[in-house]
Formats: sequence, structure tokens, C-alpha cells
Amino acid sequence: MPKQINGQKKGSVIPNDLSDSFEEVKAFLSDEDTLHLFDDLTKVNPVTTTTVLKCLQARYAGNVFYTNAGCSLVTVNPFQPISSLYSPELMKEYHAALRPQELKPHVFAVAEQTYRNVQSQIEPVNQSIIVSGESGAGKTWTSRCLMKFYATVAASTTSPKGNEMVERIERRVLDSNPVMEAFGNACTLRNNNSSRFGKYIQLQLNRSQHLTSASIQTFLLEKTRVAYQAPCERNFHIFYQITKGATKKERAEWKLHKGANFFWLPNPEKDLEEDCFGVTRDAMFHLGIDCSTQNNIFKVLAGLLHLGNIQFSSSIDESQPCEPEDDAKGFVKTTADLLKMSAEELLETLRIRTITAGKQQQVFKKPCSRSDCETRRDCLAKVIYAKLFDWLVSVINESIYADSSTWGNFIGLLDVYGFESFPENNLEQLCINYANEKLQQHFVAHYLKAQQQLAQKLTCAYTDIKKML
Ligand SMILES: Nc1ncnc2c1ncn2[C@@H]1O[C@H](COP(=O)(O)OP(=O)(O)OP(=O)(O)O)[C@@H](O)[C@H]1O
Repeated sequence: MPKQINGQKKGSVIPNDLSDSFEEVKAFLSDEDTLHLFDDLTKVNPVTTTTVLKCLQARYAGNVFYTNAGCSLVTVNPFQPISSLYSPELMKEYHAALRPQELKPHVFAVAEQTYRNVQSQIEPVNQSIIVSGESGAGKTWTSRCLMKFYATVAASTTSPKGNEMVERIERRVLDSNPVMEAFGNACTLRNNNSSRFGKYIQLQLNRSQHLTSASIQTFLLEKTRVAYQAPCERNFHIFYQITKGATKKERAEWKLHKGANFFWLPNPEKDLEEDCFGVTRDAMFHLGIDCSTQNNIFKVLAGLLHLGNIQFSSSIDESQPCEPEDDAKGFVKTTADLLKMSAEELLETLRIRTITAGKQQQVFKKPCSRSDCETRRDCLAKVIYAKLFDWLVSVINESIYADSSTWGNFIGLLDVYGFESFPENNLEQLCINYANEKLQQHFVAHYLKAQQQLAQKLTCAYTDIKKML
């Protein structure tokens, strides 16, 4: 067998097309000073991973973070706030441009073009923007930019009454962000504000292209995070917000005494800008969640933290239920109080399995093992949190909803949550990786192939024209 070096048989001849492309890549990269000028990756020739990445790198080095790839936009995360890049003036410039796609590549250009695509149809056609990328790439940031853009450009300017209405909707749509992020985002190894759920927002426009209402759909909330956090990661932001931002009176009511330790609240010493409770509360208030309802929500959350501290000791007699460990007895009572149930009811839920069997549908009660009790405890927390999250989404939807007769078409924003790959992936992670893969396959199959075919046709036409000349 001939020896192989890097997959290449020693002494074998490199096929012509490969050596050609190698020479082409070398030639393309030789002119380093021009690489940053490629503002559309379809103009890169040859298109290879190396040439594309080198162009993006050269642009990034020159503080240029957006690059077109046909009608897609590639964003490189600047990881620093650049206010001039998202100023209201720039927003207006893209909105007012005759041909926004001819301006520098920018998320506002995509936003404006999408807005015009809806407008320009005789029969309005709905449009959707997919924001995809790995965790920490900047999807949440981009989605927020898009929402701000539409909240500004799709605001009514005609009647003051109309203005009031749009401002209300616009404000509520924007207020949904801090609330959803507080309950659905968490600090991970890759991103201090990582979305742990996917979301699809419909911004609904009337015939005059004004924002009249919106709706939000969420999917795949990573509810396992409530009861399990990977090393160096944190639980959802809201748990840290309530423990750090509650007033003295609230602390006493929610039983969150300073210095208390909760198993489900790892790394509380990390101070993040996402920990600001005031912003979440204000946004909840604007969305119509009054102070007393907020208080009940935070009590439930505090209850979950106490629930996480309930540990069981193994029962010597298997026919008897496991007892909570001595120092966990107080947590049973506090959890039950905060969740508005009796301590007996809570213990029965955690320790006893009810089995219905036989033709007579007889009901048996069986004490659970220690590990089963702990699994049931974790499940209870996950179910309560998921229900609370769904309820919040439904409240937000009610506050931004308008009858379908008031709007004609919509712009959809799909923020697929970031894919990550761990040695052991949880169910939500597997699902999201699968969804991202499917999305990518669909994109390659339907969009890139169409673009490639078009590019091939153009190249043939160009060659024919050259021959004719
Ligand atoms: N355009 C931008 N300008 C400045 N900073 C940015 C920009 N985009 C992203 N960032 C920074 O990168 C961080 C991560 O971005 P973001 O949270 O949007 O990622 P993501 O793709 O939504 O990740 P995940 O899938 O984990 O939720 C932000 O907190 C912000 O600090």
C-alpha cells in the first residue's frame, strides 16, 4: 500500500481541478489589501472556506462586521458596543434609501428590504427573517435590532390617535424582550446572556404597513436548567434577580434571607448586567402584569429555590416513604407555604407513586426510593417553571394581540436558539441541533442550489457573450 500523508497518497498526482483551485486560492489570497473590499461573498472567487473566512477576517480587522452572501447577511460578532452602528440616524438612512441593498451590508438593509418586499406586492406576501448561528454569535442582539427597526419605521405618522396605538404596541413588543430574557436566558460558558429557548415573533402590519399587533411563539425551553446547571453555568437570570434585587420586605415574604444557600442557584457571586430586577419588573408592569401578580410569580420562583434544597435520606424499610434529611425539613415547610400547598401534600407528591392497575382500576400507593424522590422533585420544579413560562408568553401575547381583521400581513423573525455540542447533550440540545441541521439542509437544498444554478447560468451567458465579441 502506498503511504498516505494527510490523506494524500504519496507520489500520487493531484487531480487537475484540485491543483487549479489551489492555485486560484493562492492567487486570490495574494492580494491581501483587497480582501476587505468583498462586501458580497458570492463575488469571492473561488468560493472556499479559506477564501471566505479570510475575507471576513480582513473585514473584521477593519471594523466591518456585516457582509452579504447573496440575499443572506453574514454577521461577525464585534463583542463590543458600537453605538454608531445602530444609531437612529443610520436606521433612517437605510429606511429612506432609494435602494437600501446598495448601501453597505447591514442588518438594517435586510430589515428594510424585507419591509419593502411586503409592501411591493400587489397581493401582500408575508416575509420571514431567520436569525441563525451558534451560541454567542449574536442572534438575540440581531433580533432586538430588527424589532427596534420595525418599531421605529412601521410607526404610524398620520393620526395622533394612531400614533398612540402604535407606541403602545411598539413599547409592549420591545418590553417583551427583557421579560422573556429574564425567564428564558441564562449565563453559560459561551454566553453570559444565552437564550435557552427558541422564539418566533410575528410583527403584524395593516394595509398602510403600520405595526398594529404582534404575536410570540416559543419552543424548546431548556427547563432542565431549573434543576441542573452544568459546572460554571447558572440558572435562569430571574432567580438571581429576585435574590439580589428584592427589597427587605420582599425578602422576608419570599424567605430569601441574605446569605442563604440554594443548590439550584450556583455562581451567584457573578455580577452580570442581566441581573437587574428593576428592568424586568418595569417591563412586566408595562405588559399589564400588576404588582400583586408579580409578587405571586416571584413567590413561586422562591418556592422552587427552596424545593431544590429538599434532600431525602434512604428509607431502611422499603415499605415506608423516605424522610427528608433533618436540615431539609424547614425547606419542606417553606416550599409548601410559598407554593400555597400543605407540607403533607408536597411530601406525598415527592415520595409516593400512585399506580392504577387491573380490570378494576385499583389504585396502589408505593413509596419511592430516595433517587426517585429526587427525580420527582426535579420534575415538579421543571413542570412548574415551564407552565409559568408558557403563562408569561400567553400574557405577553394578550397584551400585543389585535383581531386578525386589523392586520393584513406580517414580518416573521425566527430566532433559533444557538447550537452547542457537549460530550453529553440533553434532550433540548439534541432537538435544537437537529432543528438547526434541518434548517441548514433546507437552506442548502432550496436557496444555495438555486443561487448556484443562477450563477452557473450567468457564467455561461458571460462566456457566450465573450465568445461572440
Ligand atoms: N452586533 C453586536 N454589537 C455588539 N455586541 C454584540 C453584537 N452582537 C452580539 N454582541 C455581544 O455578544 C453577546 C452574545 O450575543 P447574543 O446573546 O445575541 O448571542 P446569541 O447568538 O443569541 O447566543 P445564544 O444562542 O447563546 O442565545 C451579547 O451579549 C453582546 O455582548
